Amino acid sequence: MSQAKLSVNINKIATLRNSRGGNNPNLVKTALDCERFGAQGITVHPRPDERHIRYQDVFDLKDKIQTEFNIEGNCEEEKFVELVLKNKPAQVTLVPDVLGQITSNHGWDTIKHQNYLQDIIAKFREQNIRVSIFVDANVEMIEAAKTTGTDRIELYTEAYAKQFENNREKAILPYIAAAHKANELGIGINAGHDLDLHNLHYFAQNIPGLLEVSIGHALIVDALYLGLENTIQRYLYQLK
Ligand SMILES: CC(=O)[C@@H](O)[C@H](O)COP(=O)(O)O
Ligand SMILES: NCC(=O)COP(=O)(O)O
Repeated sequence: MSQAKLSVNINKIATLRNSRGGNNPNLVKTALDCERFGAQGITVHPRPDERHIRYQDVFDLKDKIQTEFNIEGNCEEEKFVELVLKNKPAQVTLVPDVLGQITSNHGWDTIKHQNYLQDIIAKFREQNIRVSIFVDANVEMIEAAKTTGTDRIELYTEAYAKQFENNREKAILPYIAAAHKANELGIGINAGHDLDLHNLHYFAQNIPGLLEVSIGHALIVDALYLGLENTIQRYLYQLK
């Protein structure tokens, strides 16, 4: 039985909206519908090129969302830091993306960037914003995450997802080790990237202390075939 909450990442709803230049689908309406369908949080990842989530979307969503609002992004972008401090979401997830990446593809080096992370995390926590930092399932990175002052880590799950079909027992091992270390250190555990209806249940059942999964791409693709309400219910069922 997992206790993990489902935060729906609506980046790809914004991708569809932007593709025609209008406001269809309406992002705020879709976010509220996701909550009505059972989502326990909404995640957005505004990138500097605003390819999907725009900075204005964050302001439009902030006062309408009834569940937890999680803003992901690269805190090395001053505009992102200002956006988060102005909107004070329940959680900010710090992701070390570089410009032009097609998607997020690595976690923080919490050893190399220890001092930087300590400072930026303190800036958000001073405003009572819960901080999560995106990390690979690497025990050394989890150990160094402790002294950054972060509330949570988000385990980057692409490697797990890629290996799941061929060897789930092997794929999960680094994540179990990372989770045990995080629990030992008193760091909360989130997870995300490429989780889907096939690999989510096994992950959630094997990661002790998992608090939240943020899922976007696969969930929105599934919704094209299954409908958004049915899809969200199916993802929630995988977390039971
Ligand atoms: C950090 C992460 O893995 C995802 O949250 C990210 O938001 C995906 O970004 P795209 O939707 O731009 O691929
Ligand atoms: N932090 C992961 C997230 O928000 C969504 O990632 P994905 O499901 O779109 O790969």
